[in-house]
Amino acid sequence: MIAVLGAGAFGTALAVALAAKGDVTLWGRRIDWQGENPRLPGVAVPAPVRVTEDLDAALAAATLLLALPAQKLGGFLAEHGGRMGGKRLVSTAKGIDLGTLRGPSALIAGAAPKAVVAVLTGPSFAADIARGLPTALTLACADPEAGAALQEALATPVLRLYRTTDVVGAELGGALKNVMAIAAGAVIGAGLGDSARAAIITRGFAEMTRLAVHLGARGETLTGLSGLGDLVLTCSSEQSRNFRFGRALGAGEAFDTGVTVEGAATAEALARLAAAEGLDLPLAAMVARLAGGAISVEKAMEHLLARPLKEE
Ligand SMILES: NC(=O)C1=CN([C@@H]2O[C@H](COP(=O)(O)OP(=O)(O)OC[C@H]3O[C@@H](n4cnc5c(N)ncnc54)[C@H](O)[C@@H]3O)[C@@H](O)[C@H]2O)C=CC1
Ligand SMILES: O=C(CO)COP(=O)(O)O
Repeated sequence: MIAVLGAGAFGTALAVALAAKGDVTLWGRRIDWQGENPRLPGVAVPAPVRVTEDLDAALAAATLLLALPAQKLGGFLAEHGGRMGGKRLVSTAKGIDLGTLRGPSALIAGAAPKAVVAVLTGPSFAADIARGLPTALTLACADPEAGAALQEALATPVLRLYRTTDVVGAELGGALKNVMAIAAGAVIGAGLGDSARAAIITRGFAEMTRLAVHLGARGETLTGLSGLGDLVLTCSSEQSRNFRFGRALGAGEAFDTGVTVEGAATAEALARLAAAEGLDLPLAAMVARLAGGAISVEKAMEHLLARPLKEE
């Protein structure tokens, strides 16, 4: 039995997709909708999805998909992780926790040491998955057998899963691409053009790889779905909340603070991580300052363009 914890856009989309294979429980702390989740408009949640506010009922499942925002995951696990030992826990969060500077897999392992820890990540908008459009994702689990079993359990005919044992690489790709998508959005919002966006994507990818490899990831993981694949999607699609947030910053427009924008807090976490590890992450540093309102897009570009010329 599978339960999805977190009834936001992505949790709901995954529950809808998995309903093609059988019963799924979708748990949310406040379910104030029926039939259609306002965070995922236009998608009817089908009958095999049991929508509930009853966490005990959801925790009866052996496989739990944790579809909470990265900055909420630590608090949730501190409260409930003690009841999740021995389960298969799969995080979909794309971010780095600002309080601990840890990724979702380390947060889970800390709170539920006996659990099998996995990460589901890669290029996929909730609306696309929920509509049954073809999607390819990365399922990362350090234990190859457990990873293969999860791959079987979670794949559907249109949700194609590739597996890896590189959990750190997979989760960092998902976290870091959100930061670069804010930068790409800012460039577009400020009217700096598609060539500048391509520069952000390419140099952003170099920055993502540098940090991830430094933290123990395999370089080739970053060239896969969870790294380059998701970076390209998020930096080039209007569907992305991170891109739209960046575009609003670049255009000097307001942005709805109720929308989940993982890249803003993660940029700040990266700035702290870079300082602690002695790493040069210029784009992440600029996004942290931009998102924090400490610098304008014009000044950020000035700083980036004034950096010493170097080898690619
Ligand atoms: N929306 C998308 O297309 C995709 C999202 N993701 C990732 O999935 C994660 C979740 O994102 P979305 O579902 O899109 O966000 P969302 O903003 O649509 O939903 C977040 C949900 O988490 C719930 N929540 C927050 N704190 C909670 C807590 N302490 N306890 C219980 N529930 C809590 C909120 O009530 C809300 O229902 C993020 O890390 C995101 O990057 C990954 C792939 C695609
Ligand atoms: O992770 C995503 C696509 O893979 C969703 O991106 P946003 O959170 O920017 O909407």
